[in-house]
Amino acid sequence: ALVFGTIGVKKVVAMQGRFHFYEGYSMKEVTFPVRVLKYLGVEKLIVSNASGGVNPNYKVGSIVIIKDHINFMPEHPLRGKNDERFGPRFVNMSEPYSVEMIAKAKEIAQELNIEVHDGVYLGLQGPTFETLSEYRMVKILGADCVGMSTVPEVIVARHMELETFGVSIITDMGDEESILSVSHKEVLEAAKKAEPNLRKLVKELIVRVNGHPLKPNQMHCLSIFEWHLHHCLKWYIQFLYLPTFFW
Ligand SMILES: O=P(O)(O)O[C@H]1O[C@H](CO)[C@@H](O)[C@H]1O
Ligand code: HPA
Repeated sequence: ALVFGTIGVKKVVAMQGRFHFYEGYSMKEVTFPVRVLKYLGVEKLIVSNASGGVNPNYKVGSIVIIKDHINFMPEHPLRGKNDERFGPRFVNMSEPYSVEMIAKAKEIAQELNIEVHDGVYLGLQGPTFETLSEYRMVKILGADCVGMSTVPEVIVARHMELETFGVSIITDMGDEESILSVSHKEVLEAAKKAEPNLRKLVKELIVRVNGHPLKPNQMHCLSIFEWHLHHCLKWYIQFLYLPTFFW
């Protein structure tokens, strides 16, 4: 489901969940929503995920701003005939995550006194969590955290020239003491704990990031919407810590 709304004077659409390759979807299906968002007029994409940390400076609950990624997924989302209407055959990946948005997010985190790290995310197929040796491999390869999503969506976002910001919550550490206890339940619990800070950060980022504000005639609708938002806040907020896409 796509949830439409506004934050400040920015129009926002949030995806209520995402598709994963490990669920059996093709890469085209996994990344299809990004194409749809682009065609809806989305200019900026914010993507969030849960991941396992291999950087010893992280701990469970750390918020990591993704500065780069390593694609270790088994299939490339742009494999096959290129549709030039979407983007070029050979995509420049020198700045997959917007340097400008990263700087803004760090500035906001400092102001709000939210501890953030930055790091490289490595995408694997899953659905198994990594073995100790695989976590070690992830570290040797130069990544700071590992997960089973995000990379395909970001590649397709870059294909379509969507400016992207990515953030990861460290839900478990791939070290010898904690690895035995990794479970999806723990991932969800750890993500939930980090959610209030992530919500504040993302909300403020949306407010401050450059983009098209609402037009004056849209402001009236906004005031009605804000009343609604206020009264449905609890319900609405829940969407913010799910993998989300905004414009
Ligand atoms: O990347 P997201 O979907 O946030 O979630 C991460 O957490 C799930 C495993 O617990 C996997 O889906 C993994 O990729
Ligand atoms: O340790 C992990 N590995 C892969 N995916 C994950 N998602 C949350 N934690 C992990």
